[in-house]
Amino acid sequence: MSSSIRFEHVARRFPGREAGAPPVTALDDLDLEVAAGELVTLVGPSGCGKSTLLDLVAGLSSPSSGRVLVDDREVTGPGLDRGVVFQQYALLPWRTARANVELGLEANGTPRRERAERAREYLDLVGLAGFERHYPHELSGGMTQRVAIARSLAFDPAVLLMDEPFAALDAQTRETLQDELLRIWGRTGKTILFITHGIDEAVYLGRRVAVLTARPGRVKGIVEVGDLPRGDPDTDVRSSPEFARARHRVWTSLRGETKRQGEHADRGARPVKAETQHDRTQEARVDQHA
Ligand SMILES: Nc1ncnc2c1ncn2[C@@H]1O[C@H](COP(=O)(O)OP(=O)(O)OP(=O)(O)O)[C@@H](O)[C@H]1O
Repeated sequence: MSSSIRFEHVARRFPGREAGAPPVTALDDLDLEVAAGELVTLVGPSGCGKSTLLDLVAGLSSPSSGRVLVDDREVTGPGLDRGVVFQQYALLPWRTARANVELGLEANGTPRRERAERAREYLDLVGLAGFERHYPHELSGGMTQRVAIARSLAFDPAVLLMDEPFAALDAQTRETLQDELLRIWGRTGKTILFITHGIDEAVYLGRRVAVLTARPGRVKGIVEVGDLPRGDPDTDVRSSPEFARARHRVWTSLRGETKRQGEHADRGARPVKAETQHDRTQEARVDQHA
């Protein structure tokens, strides 16, 4: 089971975070279509609204104008037809890997025996057979993220939304999990919308890469990557000319936006990222090290 996703002229505005701060337009007039069963990756400058976009599909927030449709039905709130995997491992530390995977199944009333069977099946799918009884603190970062993926897949969502799920992992683990994800995608045929900061990751995973503009985010263009021999352990796909060409097209498109964002900051506007106390503190730290 998989579903299409469609954004129609979507805008999302937020009130300023601090008293007197101007409102923020995170997304504006954004259009994007993801076909059922497609894996699309999304890249864009920092703060351009990627997470906001994912939250809208997840139903965690609503558009200020426009519509988000999953299988032609407007999203009005969260639902078990959409699974989300975040960068931070949102596992419950007091539950075993299996009990964490069972969470969504408990929520939708799946009987106990079936829950246990499905949890085992999906832990198997993500390569964690034998780790059912381990607690999160007994697992590596990569394994923990595998549990998070198994948990999202266990209730058989039609759409999997992934917000930089591998960003906190070391390079080798990240590459392994990218191949695992492609294998899982091949097996399950889910629709996957995958946000990343990594151009290589975007090109490796996505048949199409959507590049967003600097804030307010809208789709600047789509780079068609097509079928590379991904997931073949004997082929270094990332070194192939086809990969390099696609990578360069994404890089060029993205470079234009990060430059535009930089010029905006140079003209004296507040830097796009510096909107919270936390961000400003981070910036001050960067300045100190400059
Ligand atoms: N709840 C909120 N209230 C006010 N502003 C918000 C809120 N959520 C997001 N924003 C602002 O909207 C803009 C887009 O944020 P978002 O997190 O979607 O960007 P992003 O592209 O995912 O960023 P990054 O690449 O750094 O993860 C940012 O300027 C952010 O500060």
